[in-house]
Amino acid sequence: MTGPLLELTGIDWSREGRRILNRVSLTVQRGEIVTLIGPNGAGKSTLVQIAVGLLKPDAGVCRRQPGLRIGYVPQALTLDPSLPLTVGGFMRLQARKLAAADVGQALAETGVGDLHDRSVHALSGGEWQRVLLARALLQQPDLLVLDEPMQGVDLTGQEELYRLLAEVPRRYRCGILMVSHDLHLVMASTDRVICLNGHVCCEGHPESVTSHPEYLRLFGWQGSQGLAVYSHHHDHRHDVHGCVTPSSAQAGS
Ligand SMILES: Nc1ncnc2c1ncn2[C@@H]1O[C@H](COP(=O)(O)OP(=O)(O)OP(=O)(O)O)[C@@H](O)[C@H]1O
Repeated sequence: MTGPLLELTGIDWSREGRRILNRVSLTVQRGEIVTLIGPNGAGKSTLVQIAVGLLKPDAGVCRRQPGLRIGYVPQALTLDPSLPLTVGGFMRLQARKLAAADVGQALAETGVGDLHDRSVHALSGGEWQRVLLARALLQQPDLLVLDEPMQGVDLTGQEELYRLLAEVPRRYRCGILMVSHDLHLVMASTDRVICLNGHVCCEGHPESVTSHPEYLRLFGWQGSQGLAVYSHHHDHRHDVHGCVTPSSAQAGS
């Protein structure tokens, strides 16, 4: 089927009198990786929850291709600690008839093939993220939606996982919408970057965006290799409703 897998147009979302998302639009095509970056509280998780259908926008349109299969890894997923469950059992919760080989392969692909019989409650944060990614891949998704998939993953592991993710759209013939704070690694493995801060501040191909004067003004790079902690410098601020105001007018970006 042609056309984007996902198309969000003019999405607004407010809570408690505060505009969290302001006319946000984006598309994800099959075969591409789109990454959302932005400061804490920018609305990234809210937007992906709208994208997967967990939240309804106040205004705007969210179009998903008919029959779209979504593999979603939320920012946080906690299980009842009293529930005895192995990793293999957790992988099969969504479909009990999964072949053992497929479960094993998905776990191996994300680097945790040896954890099949381990209790899910005994996993480290990074191991848990890898299991969640394996579980999402097992669904053979058309669209993989990942909300900060590298939480708790060590630096070498992050590079490995980004390398894996870069291959996923071709291998699974899917698209990826991802939230990330790891700017350097994101830039190396994504097709399109969208900088969100309530509204879309800027977007584009990493190569064109990173050499763009506007982008360089928005982001301060710290360090030239490996992971960067990025700082977000805005040329504007937001009022309590999320509307853009000139930077000298009001605090509260
Ligand atoms: N149900 C809600 N009621 C009120 N405010 C909410 C609700 N959900 C989210 N928010 C607010 O919306 C803003 C955006 O939250 P969101 O989790 O989408 O940000 P984010 O960009 O993913 O942040 P982070 O990088 O810290 O994960 C935050 O200020 C949050 O407090």
